[in-house]
Amino acid sequence: MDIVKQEHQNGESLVVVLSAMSGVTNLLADMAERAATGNDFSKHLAALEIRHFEIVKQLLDIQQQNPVYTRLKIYFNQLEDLLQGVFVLQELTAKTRDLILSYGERCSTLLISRMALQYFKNAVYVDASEVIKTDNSFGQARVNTDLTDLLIRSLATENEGKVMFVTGFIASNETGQVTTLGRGGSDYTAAIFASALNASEIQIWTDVNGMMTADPRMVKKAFSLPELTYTEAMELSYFGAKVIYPPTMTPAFLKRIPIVIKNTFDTSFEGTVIRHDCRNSNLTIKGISSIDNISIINLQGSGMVGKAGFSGRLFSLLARERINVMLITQSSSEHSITFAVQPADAERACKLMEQEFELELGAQKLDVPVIEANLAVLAIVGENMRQTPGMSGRLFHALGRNGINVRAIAQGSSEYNISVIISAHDLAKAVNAVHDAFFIEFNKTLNVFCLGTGNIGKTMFKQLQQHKEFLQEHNSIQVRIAGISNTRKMRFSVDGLALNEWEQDLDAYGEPANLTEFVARMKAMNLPNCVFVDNTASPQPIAFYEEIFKSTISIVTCNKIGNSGAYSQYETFRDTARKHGVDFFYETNVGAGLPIIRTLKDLMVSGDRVQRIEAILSGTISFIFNNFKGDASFHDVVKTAQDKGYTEPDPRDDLSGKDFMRKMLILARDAGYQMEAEDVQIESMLPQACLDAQSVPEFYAALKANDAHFNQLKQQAESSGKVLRYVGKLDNGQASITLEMVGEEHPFYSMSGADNVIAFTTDRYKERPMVVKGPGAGAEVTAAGVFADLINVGAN
Ligand SMILES: NC(=O)c1ccc[n+]([C@@H]2O[C@H](COP(=O)([O-])OP(=O)(O)OC[C@H]3O[C@@H](n4cnc5c(N)ncnc54)[C@H](O)[C@@H]3O)[C@@H](O)[C@H]2O)c1
Ligand SMILES: N[C@@H](CCO)C(=O)O
Ligand code: NA
Repeated sequence: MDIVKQEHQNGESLVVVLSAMSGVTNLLADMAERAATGNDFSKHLAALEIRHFEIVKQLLDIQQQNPVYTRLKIYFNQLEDLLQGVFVLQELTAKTRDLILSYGERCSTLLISRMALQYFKNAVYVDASEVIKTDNSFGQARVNTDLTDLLIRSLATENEGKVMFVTGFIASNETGQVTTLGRGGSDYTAAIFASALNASEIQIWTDVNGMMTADPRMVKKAFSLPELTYTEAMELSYFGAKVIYPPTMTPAFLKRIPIVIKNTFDTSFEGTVIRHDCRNSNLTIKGISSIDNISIINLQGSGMVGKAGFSGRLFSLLARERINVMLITQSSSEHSITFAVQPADAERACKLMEQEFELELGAQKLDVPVIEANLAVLAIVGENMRQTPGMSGRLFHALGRNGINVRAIAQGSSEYNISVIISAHDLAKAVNAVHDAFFIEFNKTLNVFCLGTGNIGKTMFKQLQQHKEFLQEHNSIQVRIAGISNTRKMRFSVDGLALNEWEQDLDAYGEPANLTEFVARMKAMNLPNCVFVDNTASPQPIAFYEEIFKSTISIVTCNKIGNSGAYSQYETFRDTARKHGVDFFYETNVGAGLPIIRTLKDLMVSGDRVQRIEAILSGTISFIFNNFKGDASFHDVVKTAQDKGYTEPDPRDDLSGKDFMRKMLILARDAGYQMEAEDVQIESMLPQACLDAQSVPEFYAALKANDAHFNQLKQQAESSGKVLRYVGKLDNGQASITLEMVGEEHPFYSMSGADNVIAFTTDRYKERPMVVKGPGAGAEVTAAGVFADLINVGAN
């Protein structure tokens, strides 16, 4: 009543159209059905009567109640007589059914109009069957517009300035028998009144926040649209969004009366306005609608090429047999026609086609029609798409990046709807991916599965947590951790694991870790914009990379083992990722967060050729040589490097040169050389005893025992004014790592901390090399590099 009061403030005439009380129409239909099949309906009827009487008691002042009771009693007696008649005859005609259903609206409207009298003296009850005139199509009657308009106008003149409470859904035929208006009935009544009276606006009060960009049950980020055009509303609600039933709004569309959809339960919601023109809207598409279960039928053969009237024959046949065709596509070669139908109609449609085209099939000018089931339609809708290039590109990119195969496509030349047919299994993923692609201001969600929660993994989670807001604001990217695993436990969440509590969460609720299962679950979750992050130092995940790419999931990794395995594997990863349109980013494989891989790629793609690389790429050894001074013991400096997080989980990998070798190999391969690990010459800086150590503690003991060896190296360098450097070189396809002593004049002389340096001499950088230098190990810089790779996946 507050809503009505507010709208009536200015004293203008107001029409309030009401539906039956919640569930009542269904109850009435159910009782009619029971009566017709000889079942008892009286208990249901009595309950319904009590329900209405209770409301009178609650809503009306005592002195107002009696006349309403009397009127309601009359309605219920009539209803009982009707149902009794149906019961006796055991026959329910469409006409009787309409009459029975009409009591729902009559009762509710009577109640509300009487209650309104307590607020406004000028409230009147209107039984719409007195003014809306229809034909005899009971159940879905067609309105006689001219007569209806006249009657409504004269009713309005009689009630100038009043608030008319009108029964929705019901009307009557020429002889005054009650008819109903079918689906969307009360909205239709409102549109009929608005059109007859040239109303300034129609408000439809529902229980949701207007029309949304997508089905909110499927897309969490769906949002309410402030406005859309009539055409867009039609298109969007053709599939999905059942907020209103637009065909019934046609009388309002024709008169260009704006329709505002409001929410009774959230009056602060401003509403979705459906109007003729939304030129100022900055949304290119208004929404994504879908049908989750359809079948397609494909008909092909030479018999249809250039045959005028062939499709006419096909579709008239289907129309005649009342098979609704939801979408049609035909290639310009005219060799095939594909169309979508309800799954229940598919078999019948094929049988009919086989009869109709018996001759063509016999002469093998047509192939037997083929049905494909378990498919879905996804459509993007928006009038702003018209003449805006790139819209279909964006749609197909989003689908392609997510490995969603498009079975058929349809776009009308009016360009406000592009529909695609995809597997029903992929629908939720597709709608989310497409929603992210078009409503970018509302953030693209990356669904990330992370392996490894050690030094780097942990730090990456911390950084993601710290920069969450920044990412959303500046990059429009939301990183959602959909899965985490280490060697002990694993955990998944479609809604994303909390970045600040992942550790406790994994401990408390994690399942026992199993890598095969982890990958299988990641695939089965079938999430859009999916990335697998390998932050381990293990060879195990590598075995899954190819399968992951094939599942259209991008990979970001700091684990060097994959790229430094067999060359054939290196090649397979790239080929598979490319073929499936996903990314493989591994910047941190060389020089941690320093832009080395990226720089090399840029040189290569722009046609440059690497002549020579000289580099220090072991952060650990760099740190050791920068700190192995004075009295410091070699053993202690190595320990410090490990404590600072520069070393590999097993420091023997650094000291033996293996880690450095991997980096040289990856660089050489990225520079275009087909090289294997054995091709990299390594001069070890460790005595044999250290290399032979079987465990990390044994290794440290061996280092201690060989103090003299390291001190001698140091003295040798110091005495000639030089420093020790472990230097990698790639020279015309020859790769080596050697221990050198370099003097002040050498560019690698001055280094500090765990710095890396790399000098690229190329055809273009010939006189002086291009140099990248800076911290090349450590959790922060490495995690930051993984983070940046992840965001780059998000940008594609
Ligand atoms: N430290 C650096 O400066 C640096 C720089 C660049 C690259 N990296 C690379 O980062 C990676 C990680 O290094 P870290 O220091 O964080 O190692 P870490 O030992 O601290 O952590 C490794 C994590 O991986 C998990 N793990 C290992 N095998 C697994 C499996 N099969 N399934 C699931 N989880 C598994 C472990 O449980 C652990 O959580 C290494 O590949 C390393 O080469 C490190
Ligand atoms: N352990 C590696 C980390 C960087 O890849 C290093 O010391 O260089
Ligand atoms: Na790097």
